[in-house]
Amino acid sequence: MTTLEVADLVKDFRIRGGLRRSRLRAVDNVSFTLTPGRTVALVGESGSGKSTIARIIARLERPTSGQVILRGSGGAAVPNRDYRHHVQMVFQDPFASLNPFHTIAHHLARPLRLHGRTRTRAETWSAVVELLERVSLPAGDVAHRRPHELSGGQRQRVAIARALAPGATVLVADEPVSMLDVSIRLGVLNLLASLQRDQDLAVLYITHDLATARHFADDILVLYRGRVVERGPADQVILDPHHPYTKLLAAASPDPAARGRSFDIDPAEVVEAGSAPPYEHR
Ligand SMILES: Nc1ncnc2c1ncn2[C@@H]1O[C@H](COP(=O)(O)OP(=O)(O)OP(=O)(O)O)[C@@H](O)[C@H]1O
Repeated sequence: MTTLEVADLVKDFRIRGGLRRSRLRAVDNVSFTLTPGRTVALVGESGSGKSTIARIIARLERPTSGQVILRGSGGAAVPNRDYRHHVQMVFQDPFASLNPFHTIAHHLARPLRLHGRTRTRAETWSAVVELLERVSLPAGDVAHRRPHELSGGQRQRVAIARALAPGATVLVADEPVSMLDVSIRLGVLNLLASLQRDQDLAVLYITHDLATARHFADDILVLYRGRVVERGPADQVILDPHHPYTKLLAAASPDPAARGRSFDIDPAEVVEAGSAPPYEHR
C-alpha cells in the first residue's frame, strides 16, 4: 500500500525588487498524508502556495526544507523514474501539457513503454485502447488525432489517462477543471472520483473552489499565505469553519449549504489569525 507523506514542507523563493533582494516564504511548514482511496483537497486563493506544493510533490521543484516521502515503495530515496511510476500529475491546462506534434496514442504509449507496462506493439495498442475507455473516450475516434483536434474536456481526459498509464497510485490534480468550460467540469471531476474509487487511488485535489472540494474530497486543508490554517473532514470544514479565512471562503462559496452565511468577519482578523496554529476538526 502506497501512501505519500508530505512532512514539514517549506519553500522560499528569492525575489528581486529594484536593487533589493528579499525572500518570499511560499510554503510554510505544511504537512499532510495521502492514503489510498481518499481524496484530500488543498484549498486556497491565488498565491497561497498550492501549485508550489504540487510542483514539489511532482519533483519539479525542490523544497527549501522538509520532505515528501513515498511509503511502501522503498522510502525517501526513490529514484525519479520509480517515483513517477507511483506519483502522477494532472495539470490545469490540458493543452500546454500535451505535445501538439504527437498523436493521443503516442502520448499514452510512451509512459506505458517507459514504465515497462507493455512490451510489444500489440500489447501497447490494447493498453492504449483500454486507457481511453477508462476515461470514456472512443479509442477508434481519438487515438490517432492530435491534441488540437480534441475539445478541452477530451484533452483533459487524455491527460488523466496519461497519468494512469504508468500504473500510478497517487494522483495530484492541480486545478484540473478550472480552464474547462463550466458545462463539462462536473463530468471530468466525476471521472476523477470514479477512477479514484475503482483503483483505490490516493488523490490530492488542488482548487480554489470550496464547493467542489466539499463534494469530491474526504478531507480539506485550507491554505492561507503558505500555511495550513484549518483542516479536517470536508463537511465540517465548510459547514462549521473556525478560522476567519475559511469563513471568508465559505461565505463566498457557490455551495448553497455554505454560501451567504453571515460569519461576521473582520479582514484584519483574517490576517492576524494567519499565523496561529491550524484549527483541526476531529
Ligand atoms: N519561481 C518563483 N519565483 C518567485 N516566486 C514564486 C515562484 N513561484 C511561485 N512564487 C510565488 O509563491 C507564491 C505561491 O505561488 P503558487 O503558484 O504556489 O500559488 P497558488 O496558490 O498555486 O496560486 P494560483 O492559484 O494562482 O496558481 C506566490 O506569491 C507566487 O508569486
